[in-house]
Amino acid sequence: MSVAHPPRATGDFDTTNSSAVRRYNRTYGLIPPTVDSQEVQMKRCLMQLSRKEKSIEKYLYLSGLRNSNVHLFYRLVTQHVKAIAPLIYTPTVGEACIQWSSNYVQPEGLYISYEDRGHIGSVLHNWPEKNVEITVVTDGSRILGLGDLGINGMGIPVGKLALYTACAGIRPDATLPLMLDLGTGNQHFINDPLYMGTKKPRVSEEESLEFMDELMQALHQKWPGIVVQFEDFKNPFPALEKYGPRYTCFNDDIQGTGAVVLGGIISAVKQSGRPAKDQRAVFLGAGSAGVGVAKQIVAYFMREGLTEEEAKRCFWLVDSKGLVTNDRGDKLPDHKVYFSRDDNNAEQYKTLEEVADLVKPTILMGLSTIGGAFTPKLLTKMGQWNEKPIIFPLSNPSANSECTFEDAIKCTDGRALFASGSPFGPIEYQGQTLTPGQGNNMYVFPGIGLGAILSKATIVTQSMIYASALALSKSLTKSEEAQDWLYPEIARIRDVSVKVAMEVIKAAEEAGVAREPHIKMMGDDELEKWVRSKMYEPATETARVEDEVRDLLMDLPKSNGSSGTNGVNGQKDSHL
Ligand SMILES: NC(=O)c1ccc[n+]([C@@H]2O[C@H](COP(=O)([O-])OP(=O)(O)OC[C@H]3O[C@@H](n4cnc5c(N)ncnc54)[C@H](O)[C@@H]3O)[C@@H](O)[C@H]2O)c1
Ligand SMILES: O=C(O)C[C@H](O)C(=O)O
Ligand SMILES: [Mg+2]
Repeated sequence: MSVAHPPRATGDFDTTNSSAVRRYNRTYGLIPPTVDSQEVQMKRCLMQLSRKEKSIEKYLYLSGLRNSNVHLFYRLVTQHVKAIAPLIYTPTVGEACIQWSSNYVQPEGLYISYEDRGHIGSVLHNWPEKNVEITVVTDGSRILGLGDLGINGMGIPVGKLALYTACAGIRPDATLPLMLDLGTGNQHFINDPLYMGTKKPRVSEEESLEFMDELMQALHQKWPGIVVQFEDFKNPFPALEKYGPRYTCFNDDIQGTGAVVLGGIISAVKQSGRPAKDQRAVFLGAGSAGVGVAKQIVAYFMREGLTEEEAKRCFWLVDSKGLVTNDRGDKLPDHKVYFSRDDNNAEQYKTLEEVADLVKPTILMGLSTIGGAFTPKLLTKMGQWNEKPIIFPLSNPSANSECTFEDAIKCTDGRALFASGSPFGPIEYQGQTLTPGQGNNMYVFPGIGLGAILSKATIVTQSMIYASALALSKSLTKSEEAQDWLYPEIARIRDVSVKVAMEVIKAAEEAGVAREPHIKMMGDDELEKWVRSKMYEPATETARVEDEVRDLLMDLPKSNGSSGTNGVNGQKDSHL
């Protein structure tokens, strides 16, 4: 039997490889003789990581590790997710994106340019993996709160998909980080000789959508049923509206964020002691995330007994021009119209402070990209107006957060129900250690994607997104609830993703969009077992490859008389 491709899944230079695998991969002698366990390897990595001072250095080290030894990387991330997620994802990924072109050393995803239109399918064919199940795609036009970073935004698909693998067990080779190079509005990059994207202004909205049409068709032609996650588009509404009913896709910034914030708000509303009907929410930021979150909470308030109109009236959205009202004088984009107020008596409120003084909100939500916008003065007022003010500064990365955890706690005498988009450390307050929640869509998108893949959903319905939020809100342990946490411990995120995926699968089945027949009759226990059995587990990969090599070696013809040392295609090895 001839073997075309030796298994390389553990990385050719993985020191956990046994002598047999090293011989098979022809790396025998190139790796120091000891066969390490993965535990020893992880210890070495953690030591090397701890020697790096800056987060960006740690990010680059970890990228190198992912490219040289993928299973070790994922075992490390899975076991140390709380410490490592901030290094491979938000907030460090923000800095990594800013420096993407200058730090570039190796391909980590697929780049498709506007110039490639008409041939997108053939660019997809260059992707080396055959069985892609999910892609995260961006055009880099609004990367976190950092603005238009063009192709440097590739760090976002790479980081999100790394979490898909670490937190939801999607096989690394089933993921495709995808960057659409449609020009950039970032003049600094256009002038930078090291910038690796097209140095032209962005194409028009219409041209972009036409390009997306071809992309969506080509993706589904090459990988039918592929799940597409849209990420960090400046104006993501037209694509979601157009492709949402046709393809298995969702927008993480609108829907994933809506779900994750709802998951936390359900607990916060309960803890605040105020029913939904008495909540008043002021949002700073009325973009994709702001409107996505507000709409998701409206759906929840309606389930709590409010009419749609009553629920909608609980929200005051503030953008860069002030309170969003019907008579403000500018033409409101469609997504803002739903929440536009008509009860302002022709008065326009220009600043967040004015709106807050008018409304005396119970909930203050930040999705504005404006770091420090929740001033100590405003936070203090939130503490005066409410026994338990709900304060969610959700903009990323850390410098863009509308306030810090420390400010929120100090200004409200420790009473704030707090969650931020980027992680903050715990603080000591009046002899107590207080731990902040992290309201980041990382709690839901891995489970939404896993659920969509496993159920073979034809589309991602609103009910699947809502189910992810409910699953998240129910995933807190007794001890987490006793400490008034709004989100579960990050270290448990893989278990949380399983719960989210299960509810997404059930919702897909209920909505009639699931094509996977197995899930129909399954009870919860069986479903959980089935979901877990489908998840990639880095700790067992090395053993799997060992077994595979052993089997292949046993199958090889023993024409040369040497036992189990044949090279590829059964050729005789001269020495080993
Ligand atoms: N925590 C999470 O999981 C999560 C998820 C998605 C987005 N975000 C963050 O939310 C932020 C916004 O994302 P988006 O997709 O909604 O962006 P967007 O560009 O669609 O919206 C930004 C909004 O902020 C408003 N704004 C800008 N400057 C302002 C100012 N000075 N005063 C008042 N409003 C101002 C804009 O008018 C717009 O309505 C980003 O920082 C992003 O990182 C966080
Ligand atoms: O990327 C994140 O950390 C969350 C979110 O998708 C964002 O755009 O900020
Ligand atoms: Mg995003």
